[in-house]
Amino acid sequence: MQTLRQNYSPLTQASMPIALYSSQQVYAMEQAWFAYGYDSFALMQQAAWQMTQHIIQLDNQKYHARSNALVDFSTGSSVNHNKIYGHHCRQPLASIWVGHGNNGGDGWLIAHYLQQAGWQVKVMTVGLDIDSDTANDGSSHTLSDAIKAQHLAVAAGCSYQCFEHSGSIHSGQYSDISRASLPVAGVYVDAIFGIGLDRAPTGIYKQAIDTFNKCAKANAALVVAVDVPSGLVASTGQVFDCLAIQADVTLCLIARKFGLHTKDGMDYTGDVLDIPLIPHTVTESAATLLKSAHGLFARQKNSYKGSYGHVLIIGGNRVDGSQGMGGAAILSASSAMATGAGKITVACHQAFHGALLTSLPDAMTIDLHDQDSVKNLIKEASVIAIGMGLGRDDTAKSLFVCYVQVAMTHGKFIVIDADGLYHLASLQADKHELVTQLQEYSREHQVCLTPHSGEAAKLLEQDIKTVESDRLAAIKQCTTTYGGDWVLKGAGSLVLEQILKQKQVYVCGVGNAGMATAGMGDVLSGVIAGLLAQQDLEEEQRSLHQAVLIHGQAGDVLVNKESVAANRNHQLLIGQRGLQAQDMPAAIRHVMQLITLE
Ligand SMILES: NC(=O)C1=CN([C@@H]2O[C@H](COP(=O)(O)OP(=O)(O)OC[C@H]3O[C@@H](n4cnc5c(N)ncnc54)[C@H](O)[C@@H]3O)[C@@H](O)[C@H]2O)[C@@H](O)CC1
Ligand SMILES: Nc1ncnc2c1ncn2[C@@H]1O[C@H](COP(=O)(O)OP(=O)(O)O)[C@@H](O)[C@H]1O
Repeated sequence: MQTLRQNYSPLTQASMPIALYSSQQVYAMEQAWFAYGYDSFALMQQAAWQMTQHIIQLDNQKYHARSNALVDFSTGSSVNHNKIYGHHCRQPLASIWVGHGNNGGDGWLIAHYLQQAGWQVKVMTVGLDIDSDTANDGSSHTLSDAIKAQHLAVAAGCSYQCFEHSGSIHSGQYSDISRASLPVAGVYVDAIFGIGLDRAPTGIYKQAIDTFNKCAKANAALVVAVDVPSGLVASTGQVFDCLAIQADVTLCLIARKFGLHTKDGMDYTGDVLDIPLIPHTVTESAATLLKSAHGLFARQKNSYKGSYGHVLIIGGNRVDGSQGMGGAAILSASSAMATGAGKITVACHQAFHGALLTSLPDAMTIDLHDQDSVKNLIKEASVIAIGMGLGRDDTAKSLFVCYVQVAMTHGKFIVIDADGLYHLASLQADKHELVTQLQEYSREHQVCLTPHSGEAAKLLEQDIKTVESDRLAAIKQCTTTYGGDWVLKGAGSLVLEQILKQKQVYVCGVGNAGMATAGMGDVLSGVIAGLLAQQDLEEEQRSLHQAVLIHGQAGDVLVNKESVAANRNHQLLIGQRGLQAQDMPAAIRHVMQLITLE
């Protein structure tokens, strides 16, 4: 049996795909569970109990990590923590912030259970009229689960204060809070909003989230979010006005939410721990999170360059005497080559041929504007990648239409990026026949389109905000409108491939913010084209999601010290700031080697 290389890094270690769900799907799972006759309050108790165990464990880990970090410099040995604090048995402190929904209910029960476990707990209520709630004596059987939880905690003696009415906390302005009035705690628990958040937190809620973050930071506390960090929309990954709880750990209930892994999500969730609670009754997930690329087979011994395809990169133009965009084509070509494509030709402006051959002597060049020669080459190529630095003027537009049409006539794989997407959007607005032809063509042939949110907005005639507010809906709409296979780029890139007959959206769980630099998209289009060209690979191995994963993993190799140490390849380490697209081909080659099965 084939095994992965010994030095296969944690970065590229095969990890199981994780199904991601929308809030509505999670509510549906809950309802299906209750329909079996299970009790909703019992489920909340079960959730809170399990979260309490995690919190106790996480707090212990943090406490011991801190103790071990305290070293007596005279002896070099670790210091006895109890001596420093002058007590033998520490009493952990928790500040638990609860909202008025069921997420708040979870918070109340966690407070109750932590108190039973000997913790000192203070609950901070947000937007909750506690007096009128507790005035209700609890005899009514119509009490909501959240109120039942609150009654239980209050009856058990959990102390609380209202964020609105709490003296210096009343204003919600951290600057107004004296240090003495800060809730002092080693653990801050966020149970203000869960999956029910459906609009921007304003007023008291906004102030509470802001104050929570500041207080937790001032306490150097461990921040645990219940289900979803408050302020983050679980179904979309959107954070309104850049304000959400900044969690160290998110305890994700029932099923993993889509919004934790795309757009703003990753900036707020910290580590995500699953608490499944009930069986997943919704069979089709909203998306699937992928963190590792498929392993590749070693090449057949008796093969030659023709066995691994010919990529034609069409771009790198110079418009109206400008400095031009030759770099885009060069980056794309060198990335395609780094994936192992057999041959590369670049159709770019003649002004860049010298530069291209200097940086990539392996490539062949042709004049972008020499239409007859380019058309002939398209016939020979296995895949064309068009648009990177192509330019947006009318000449570039007519070249785009001409070359895409020739590629379709000859049944080629097509990758469209950057200015190519700009032209496609404008052709759609003109009701140009190419758009419907391409849609038809993509039913039988692979056509990959790779917009970022700005390009997707243009293609969908929406504003960027609308696309960003629901990226899942945007990629689906791109597919419906244009056909083909799509990547919606950005943090947690989304991939939707029709060619694999799986209407599944994939979320790319690798990559990093160091990749937010010019030219990274050109690199991706090269990786996609390079893999597509290699027909010896199986469909999944040269799929669009595979290309996106290899691209993200290459970015991680360049910044991730741990993985680089594991791979003993320190030369590749750069770090997020200063990472350049031109650093990527070497890292792509490295990832290709790591994922190749022996
Ligand atoms: N019912 C149950 O049995 C269980 C519920 N669970 C918890 O319940 C949570 C979901 O509870 P809910 O559906 O009550 O939702 P939330 O607790 O997230 O709160 C929703 C409430 O907040 C309001 N709201 C939304 N956005 C707002 C904003 N910006 N400003 C002010 N108010 C806003 C909504 O209108 C609604 O009244 C889950 O995230 C999970 O923590 C878990 O305990 C699992 C079991
Ligand atoms: N914060 C980030 N996290 C992960 N990947 C990112 C991040 N920012 C950018 N990327 C990736 O880098 C690439 C940038 O592409 P793009 O915006 O088209 O750049 P350009 O147009 O300059 O070539 C995309 O693949 C995107 O997913």
